[in-house]
Amino acid sequence: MSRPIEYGTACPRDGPENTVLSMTNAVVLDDVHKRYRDVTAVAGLSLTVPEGQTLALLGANGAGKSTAIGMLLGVVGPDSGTARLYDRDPRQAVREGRVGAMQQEGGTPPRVTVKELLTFVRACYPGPMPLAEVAATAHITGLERARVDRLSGGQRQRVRFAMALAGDPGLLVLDEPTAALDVRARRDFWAAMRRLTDRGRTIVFATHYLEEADRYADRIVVMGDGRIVAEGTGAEIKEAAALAAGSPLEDAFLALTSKEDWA
Ligand SMILES: Nc1ncnc2c1ncn2[C@@H]1O[C@H](COP(=O)(O)OP(=O)(O)OP(=O)(O)O)[C@@H](O)[C@H]1O
Repeated sequence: MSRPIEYGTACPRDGPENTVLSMTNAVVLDDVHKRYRDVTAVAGLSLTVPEGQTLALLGANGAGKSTAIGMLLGVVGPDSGTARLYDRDPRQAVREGRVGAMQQEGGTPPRVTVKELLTFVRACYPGPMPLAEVAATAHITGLERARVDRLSGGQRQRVRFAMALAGDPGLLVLDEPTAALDVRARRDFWAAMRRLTDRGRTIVFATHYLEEADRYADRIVVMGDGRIVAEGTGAEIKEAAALAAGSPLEDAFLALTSKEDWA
């Protein structure tokens, strides 16, 4: 099965040739459901992300964010409903190199250097980002000769970000991309993201850092029990939670995600 751009996965160049795009939605999830035995992970989620938008997925642990991300990347099959990326099956969009992904459990291979790894990943794409630009964007310049398995957790996370960038994809899907990053690395990361969005890239990211969602996302989707409980800008989310505009998003998040009846 084709997977997003992570270690040990299919090479996107193996897929069909790219064709010219004319539509404007990078992501469409239409009423997707997913159950794992007796656990409902996603319960009727519909989501459209136009090209160029930065969308943040918020939700408590277990709300269904990673499952939703898995479905939009084609690595989790929905029980019902459909997922489309660029009006294609997600696996096809991944094969075509339109998508760069950082999933929560993404690994990195042992015994290779950062440069070897990125050279391999870049070779999988028809129009990869120049290596120096990947390194600069992911803030790993100077680490190219280091062995990936000897990096710190935060450095490895930046290398995984570099892998997601390597194909210069139109859509980046990032599950908790700043989880292991220190304060400076997090700031650098968001500066890089800004440059990418300025170039028209579409970004979907899940996070527990509410201030990141508030500051960097065009639109925020708050999930609870596998469904959307609120969506809009940070200000609209606060309004939905009946809070003043100056209130921290955290207050709105807690109010919205503690409701017993999401309907
Ligand atoms: N492979 C799986 N097998 C069984 N249950 C699963 C599996 N993946 C997810 N779940 C369950 O589905 C629900 C949603 O999980 P998911 O990982 O999508 O949530 P999340 O919002 O990403 O959580 P977190 O913020 O903790 O990463 C949880 O109850 C989880 O235990």
